[in-house]
Amino acid sequence: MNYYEVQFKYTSPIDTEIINDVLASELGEIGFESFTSNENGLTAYISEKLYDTEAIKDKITSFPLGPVTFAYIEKFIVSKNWNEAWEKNYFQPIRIGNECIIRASFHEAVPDITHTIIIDPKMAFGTGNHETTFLMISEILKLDLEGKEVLDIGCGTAVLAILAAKKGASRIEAVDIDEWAYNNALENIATNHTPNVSIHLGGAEKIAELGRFDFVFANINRNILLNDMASYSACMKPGSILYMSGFYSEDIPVIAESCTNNGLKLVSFNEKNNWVAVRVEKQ
Ligand SMILES: C[S@@+](CC[C@H](N)C(=O)[O-])C[C@H]1O[C@@H](n2cnc3c(N)ncnc32)[C@H](O)[C@@H]1O
Repeated sequence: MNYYEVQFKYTSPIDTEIINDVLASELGEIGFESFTSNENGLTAYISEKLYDTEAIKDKITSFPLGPVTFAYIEKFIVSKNWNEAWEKNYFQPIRIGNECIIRASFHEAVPDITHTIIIDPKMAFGTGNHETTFLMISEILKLDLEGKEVLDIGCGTAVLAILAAKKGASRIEAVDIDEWAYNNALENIATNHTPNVSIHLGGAEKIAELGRFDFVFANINRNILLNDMASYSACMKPGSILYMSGFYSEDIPVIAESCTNNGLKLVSFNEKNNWVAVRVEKQ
């Protein structure tokens, strides 16, 4: 899938960090899926299919904080090129204590780590560099997954599914709507020797074919989670657990309400740099 990289710059007396957070949240609503912020503004990425300049203009003109004057430039990115540059420049090993390390095959091996996950990321999201992946990994490390059935929806690189396999889950189904992610996930499960992870190309419509689960992991974004909550709930066994991430702490009330409407209860959350991961129980 090709992407647009859009660099937003602005002038405002308001703190850059606050503007970047609010802008990322607004852009998330129109399909932007990853962000890099710096003191000059925000760089945001959106798939070619969802790119809509009118929607961007609407978001800028109705921006909820003021006064802010925006300018932006766009760049079309063919996924292969982005992949190479990103791998070389940004992907550093991520270590969570001595329990887990996520690294590429070109990084040096680190001894005495309980779970080593090798991810050669290509375009797919999910290396642990992003807060949401880090939060999800931290939650999964606490779980007893021995013999459990797990769904990873929005699997990206399949990093969460691979960790579930390493922690003893007996059946792991991983689903992603993006073809690049699907192909990359297939490569990563082979590299990590986790044959009990099955990868599927698609969205929420795939879930019903896959049976029922003890644990569901969904790190996507606020709007997709809200839209697909009923499908997640429908595949959960009584007493099973859903972890969701990909949204901000201010989104918790609307996520909690959707959980309640779908027979689920949001019981706790973890936060990193205003991103959250929530734990939800099937009622
Ligand atoms: C934020 S990334 C998470 C990747 C990985 N699970 C992690 O935790 O790092 C979200 C992934 O969800 C996928 N995705 C987006 N919309 C989706 C949908 N409706 N159904 C399934 N996957 C979706 C994207 O292609 C992307 O790979």
